[in-house]
Amino acid sequence: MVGKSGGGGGVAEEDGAAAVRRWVEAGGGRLVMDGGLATELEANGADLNDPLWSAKCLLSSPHLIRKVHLDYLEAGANIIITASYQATIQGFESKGFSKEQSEDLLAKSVEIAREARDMFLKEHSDRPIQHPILVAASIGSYGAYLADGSEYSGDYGEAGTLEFLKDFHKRRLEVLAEAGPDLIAFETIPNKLEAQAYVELLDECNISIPAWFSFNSKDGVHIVSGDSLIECATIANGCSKVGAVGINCTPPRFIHGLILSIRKVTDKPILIYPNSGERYDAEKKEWVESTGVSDGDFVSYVNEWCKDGAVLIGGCCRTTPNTIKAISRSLNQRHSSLHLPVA
Ligand code: MET
Ligand SMILES: [Zn+2]
Repeated sequence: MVGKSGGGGGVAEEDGAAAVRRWVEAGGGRLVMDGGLATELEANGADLNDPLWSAKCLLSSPHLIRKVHLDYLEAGANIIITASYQATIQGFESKGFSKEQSEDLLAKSVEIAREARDMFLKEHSDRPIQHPILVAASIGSYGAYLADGSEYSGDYGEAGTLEFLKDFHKRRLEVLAEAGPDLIAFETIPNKLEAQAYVELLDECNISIPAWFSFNSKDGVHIVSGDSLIECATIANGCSKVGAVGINCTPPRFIHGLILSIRKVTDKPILIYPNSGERYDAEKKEWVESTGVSDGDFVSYVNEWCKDGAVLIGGCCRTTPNTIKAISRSLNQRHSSLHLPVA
């Protein structure tokens, strides 16, 4: 059995969705996720122009990763996502690291997040804070590793076979699970085949940690490859280890319809962490500004997403601790207004 039970309690044989529901309940019915990690690393001065993207900081500035995790916790996040999105054994090896060193770097991403959680809990031991606080180990797609924009097209050409993708992700998944996160976050999944590869790996590697599957869309109906979201969510729904299904790194205006599609095929908890609505130009490797929504606008969607049934809510690229602060405030208000005594 790969994986230890984490800070949220033992989940050895528990169904993934049951574990997530238990955490959601402990959080009062909703959990706040963090915002863009890479975005905030850059805001703190990191240069991420590298195939490793945010994972470059595992080499150059781990203290910065810890700081950003702490900033998101201070902003009210219940869940912090590790800097392993674009960290792969293959990526580290191509920089000259040995297999063992590469595996250590992957594990380090989880250790840094766990350290940040411990520091935060210690710092606030004398006053009430949000609970639970969970570490999610990020796994980005094969396209994210390629760093050629295919994470936003899902087009892997010849390499796009099930066996290839399983082989690509297997050891990485095992190493991250062994490092003791509370959750495995399969993020920005661009196509159906990769979702299928993840489901098979979770079973074959006997992973005991709940996972979430999060897809991205650029038209509000399909995921980015053109595959049907309904089919992808059905694949996730078929795996007992999947604790939550949702959407990330997608403009806020598409989220309402996407939640309704997911809801048609699963009762698992739904998670939503959109980007700011700006568009990523894969050729220039930059976000095209001026098309995004403000933090205030972003938050005005939160109520709607809650009504639609989302229970885990945060932000992805171009969102910041301020966005998370605003989400957290809005969810708390919502929570207390739902519990107002009837006059
Ligand atoms: C392209 S989506 C990136 C998700 C990742 N958790 C990050 O914010 O760095
Ligand atoms: Zn993103």
